[in-house]
Amino acid sequence: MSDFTPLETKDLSVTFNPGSENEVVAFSDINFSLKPDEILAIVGPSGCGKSTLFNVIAGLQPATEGEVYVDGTRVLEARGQVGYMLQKDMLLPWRNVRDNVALGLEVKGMATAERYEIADRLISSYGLKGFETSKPGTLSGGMRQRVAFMRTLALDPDVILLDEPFSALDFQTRTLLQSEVLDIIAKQRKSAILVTHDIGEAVTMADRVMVLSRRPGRIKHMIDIDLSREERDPVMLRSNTKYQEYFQLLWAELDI
Ligand SMILES: Nc1ncnc2c1ncn2[C@@H]1O[C@H](COP(=O)(O)OP(=O)(O)OP(=O)(O)O)[C@@H](O)[C@H]1O
Repeated sequence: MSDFTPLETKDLSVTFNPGSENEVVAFSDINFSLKPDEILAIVGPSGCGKSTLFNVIAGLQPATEGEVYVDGTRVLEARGQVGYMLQKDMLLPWRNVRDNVALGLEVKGMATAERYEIADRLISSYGLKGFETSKPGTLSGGMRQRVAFMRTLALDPDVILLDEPFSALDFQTRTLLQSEVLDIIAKQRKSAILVTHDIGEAVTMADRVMVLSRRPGRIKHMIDIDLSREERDPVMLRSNTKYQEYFQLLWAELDI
């Protein structure tokens, strides 16, 4: 058993406008460890601090208290080990698919030939061969999210953070991409954290679901999702009684 902990939080809290009359405690006392190869979903009622927690875990915003560690290093010093993808794909419209996928590698200073080789390998492995020189504006929403995911993968992070990555997509595209992303994360042996409003998505994708309480968000429950990859088949899953039981359990826990 490896003692590698891809990501860990210690007593994490965020308070906006502390000490003022507008003080808002977004969440407090968040402690958890992500296991190697694990997908952890975070769900909770609206306003419980999910997006803020995501930003802190991604190192985009400091915590008021506590720390996030990526393989034992504080996240703010662990550049490149955490990759993230947001609901909005944030592709640069003037860059083609290849140059969008290779963006992070370019920022890191990698030579053109090398970064194009990595980008083209991802593009052809994950279903966009032939679109290397297309501009994002000519692609469907699902294709754009796939490009955004490849851009995240190109940097080969240990941990991938996903914030509502599929919520703007239609049902079919969302289902397909959930399944693809599950396969890619498993194949590349990454760990991932998925923040979502959609408890069906949490059950479909995650090995474990963290349920946050109403604001200030605290960990109310951690639920292991005991479904095999085969059982997570998007067509079969919804009629699986285990899926339905987890869905109902999470719905009750959310206390909406
Ligand atoms: N920059 C900020 N300044 C002050 N308060 C903020 C700020 N950002 C968020 N908040 C407050 O912190 C709380 C948590 O917000 P956050 O967006 O993290 O919740 P959420 O769970 O992601 O919400 P939703 O599910 O509705 O997207 C909310 O009450 C929000 O109004």
